[in-house]
Amino acid sequence: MDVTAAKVAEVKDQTRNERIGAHSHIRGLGLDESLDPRNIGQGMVGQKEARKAAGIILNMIKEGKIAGRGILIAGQPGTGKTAIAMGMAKSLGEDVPFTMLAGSEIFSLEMSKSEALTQSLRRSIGVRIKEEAEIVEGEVVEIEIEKSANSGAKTGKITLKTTEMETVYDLGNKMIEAIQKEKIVAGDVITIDKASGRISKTGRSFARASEFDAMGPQTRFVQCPEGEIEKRKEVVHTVTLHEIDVINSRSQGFLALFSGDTGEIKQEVRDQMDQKVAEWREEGKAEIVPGVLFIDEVHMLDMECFSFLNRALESETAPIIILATNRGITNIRGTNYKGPHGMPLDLLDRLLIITTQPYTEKEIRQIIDIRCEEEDVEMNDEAKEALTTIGEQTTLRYAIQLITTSSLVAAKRKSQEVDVVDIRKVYSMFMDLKRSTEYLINHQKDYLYSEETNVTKQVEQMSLE
Ligand SMILES: Nc1ncnc2c1ncn2[C@@H]1O[C@H](COP(=O)(O)OP(=O)(O)OP(=O)(O)O)[C@@H](O)[C@H]1O
Repeated sequence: MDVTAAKVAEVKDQTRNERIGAHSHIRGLGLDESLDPRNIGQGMVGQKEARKAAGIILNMIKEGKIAGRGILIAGQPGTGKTAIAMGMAKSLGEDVPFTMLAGSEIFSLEMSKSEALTQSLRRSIGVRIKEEAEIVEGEVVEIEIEKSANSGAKTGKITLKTTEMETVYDLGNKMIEAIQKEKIVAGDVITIDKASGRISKTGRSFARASEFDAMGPQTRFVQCPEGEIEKRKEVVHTVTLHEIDVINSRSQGFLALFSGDTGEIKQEVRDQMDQKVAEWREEGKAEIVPGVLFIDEVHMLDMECFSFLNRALESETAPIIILATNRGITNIRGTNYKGPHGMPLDLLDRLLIITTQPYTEKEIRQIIDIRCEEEDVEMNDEAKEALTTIGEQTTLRYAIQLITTSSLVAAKRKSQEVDVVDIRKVYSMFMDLKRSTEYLINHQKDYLYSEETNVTKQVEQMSLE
């Protein structure tokens, strides 16, 4: 995700952006140390078996024990599949890449399906790069700068000290400019990166705290450094393989990472980068951090994509691939074959399958409580009970959608608190899936191209969750 290594680390993956979205209340999987799910924890309610299973997988990921494993979260719509994946993402360390993608996105990108999948896979593998930087660190004792009368060129010397030693360094033109630009004077504690010549001011030495000459209100006081003036310091950056590919691909360049328009990347660039990373690993300069690629609505992928994923799972540097679907036995996209979850059997056989179950009345109520808090909506108990019943009879998503809408209706009648009258109003104002379908069936003749199908049965099934 981030150039050469240092600069790239600052480019945040888009998937980590936080908004008050459908899953903003999920802060983790809500497990205790022994991986047992709390009844309610980190915004997660119920679905204990699935959360526990996700926790075990999470542990394996954290320990770096598994690469190239595939997991399928299967369950009816609105049973928290995406919520569990989000919980996993939140529980992973900051430098473990997590890429989220909907199956349909593969087809809308301006690149081939296999290129889009390859990029997503490489976005999900981190490379932790360790670098030893040579630095000079000390308190400035004296700076002497002289200007040549003939050429105007400046020469100078800087004396630095630590608690143990003192050294004089010659200054070139560039260093003199940098010192003047940073307004460095005697008494400042500074660091110079030897490779780049970059100077940074750490603060002002405590020993000079009684002098008020060069101090502004924000002056930071620091101790005079100890030990050697010249030292080696270790810096660690984590970048993804995809970022390394983009930066090193001549036709793309670093800026492509910001615009998001990375186009197709040549296989030879990837091969070269894999070789480079392998060398770094051998030299102990880098380690691989396998991350997670989450593909929601996986039934939207077609046979080519499935076979590509099948092969990708075999690669040594593959990330953990988590797939989610709400489909039963249905056509595999682009073929006349049917498969469980709309997926081919050989891929399914490689996956660990986690199933999610429909929620109980109590769990729906708890999720509604959490969402009210998240959306900053005051709602009385009677209204929450009504919303819970609606959630049971229609869908959890529909009930959640009525929270903010009902608070707007309450605000209109100048009430701070949502009451059951507001719930009743929004319930009649906005149709749920079942009522909307019933209406369509009753008014079929009035619509264009209408055909009766088995849609009523499907809607019935969804509302039963
Ligand atoms: N166990 C849970 N605890 C807290 N919130 C939940 C839980 N399960 C679901 N939710 C919330 O309910 C809503 C619907 O859940 P989610 O989108 O995860 O379902 P899904 O199984 O991915 O559905 P679909 O198959 O339609 O994609 C989301 O706002 C989600 O955050």
